[in-house]
Amino acid sequence: MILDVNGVTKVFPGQKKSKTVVNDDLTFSIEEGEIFGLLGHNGAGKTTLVNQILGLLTPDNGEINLLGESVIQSPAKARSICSVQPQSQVPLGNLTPKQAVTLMGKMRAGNKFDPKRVDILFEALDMVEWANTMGERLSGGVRRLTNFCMAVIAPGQLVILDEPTNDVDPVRRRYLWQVIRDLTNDGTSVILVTHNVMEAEKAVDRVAIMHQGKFLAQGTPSDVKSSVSNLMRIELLLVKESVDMEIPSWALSTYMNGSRLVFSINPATVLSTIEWAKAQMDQGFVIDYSLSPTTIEDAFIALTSKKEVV
Ligand SMILES: Nc1ncnc2c1ncn2[C@@H]1O[C@H](COP(=O)(O)OP(=O)(O)OP(=O)(O)O)[C@@H](O)[C@H]1O
Repeated sequence: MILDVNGVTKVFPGQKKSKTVVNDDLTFSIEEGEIFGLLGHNGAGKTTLVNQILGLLTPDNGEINLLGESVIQSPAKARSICSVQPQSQVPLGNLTPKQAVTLMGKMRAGNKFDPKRVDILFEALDMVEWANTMGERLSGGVRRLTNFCMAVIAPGQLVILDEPTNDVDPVRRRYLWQVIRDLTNDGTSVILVTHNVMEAEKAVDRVAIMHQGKFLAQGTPSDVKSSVSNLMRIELLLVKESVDMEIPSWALSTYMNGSRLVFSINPATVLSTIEWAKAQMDQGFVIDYSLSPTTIEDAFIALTSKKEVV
């Protein structure tokens, strides 16, 4: 086991004399080679938890062990075991991506650092064309990729990535996930901190859904989904926001967002639902529709809003 977090609680002073429990009795562990997703809305307490794992903050209660050693007692050791890509962009100034990533590799690996790894990484992420461009001239996405490279060029046993794909285009996102998978195949573990629930579902081995400082669910994405529902969902794109359309009586719960209508159904009613959706298209109410199993986004919304899956 690489990381063991047991009953971690962190309280910050709030307004006047009040206190806010930002992490509330959190317990989880991460094995070698595992990708663990930490999903939560803004302010859920994710960064506070990460800062305690890194030994930058001390828990008010609970224990954190990295490779069997207490982070509270040896915070410096924690920082040598972990590599981090923070959520905010690391300023590159006049450094080029190649210079910044090489510098980080040398700082972490010393004489063992092989500069060829930088070229291999840039090729894997298709960013060779910007390797020698000054930092301040780079786009936000390429800067984010450079920050990612700085975290993984000479990784510790635990790599913590906070929203690594923000601003990155869909093709390079795929390359980035492949680089992460290759890392974990070598035994490195990864914590992925994100709001991007759909993307996380594809990337992680296990996930925890965090809300107001608590874990509401944790397990594999399918464990988390089935803890909420085994239903199917249909999503319809309507011709306009308000359409005078009758929702079928077997729809279990509905959710409207602009011209997107989503409802859940019992898997036994799939055929009737498809017929109903086709009829709505023929009548000109619906542009398109898709059926899918409940997604982790549905589970996330259901758990964090305490509403039924939509
Ligand atoms: N040093 C501090 N003192 C008081 N309150 C704090 C402190 N740091 C964070 N908080 C509060 O703790 C709560 C959790 O913050 P945290 O940054 O851990 O959330 P987060 O899940 O990482 O959010 P985001 O996704 O927006 O980065 C927030 O309400 C924040 O205002």
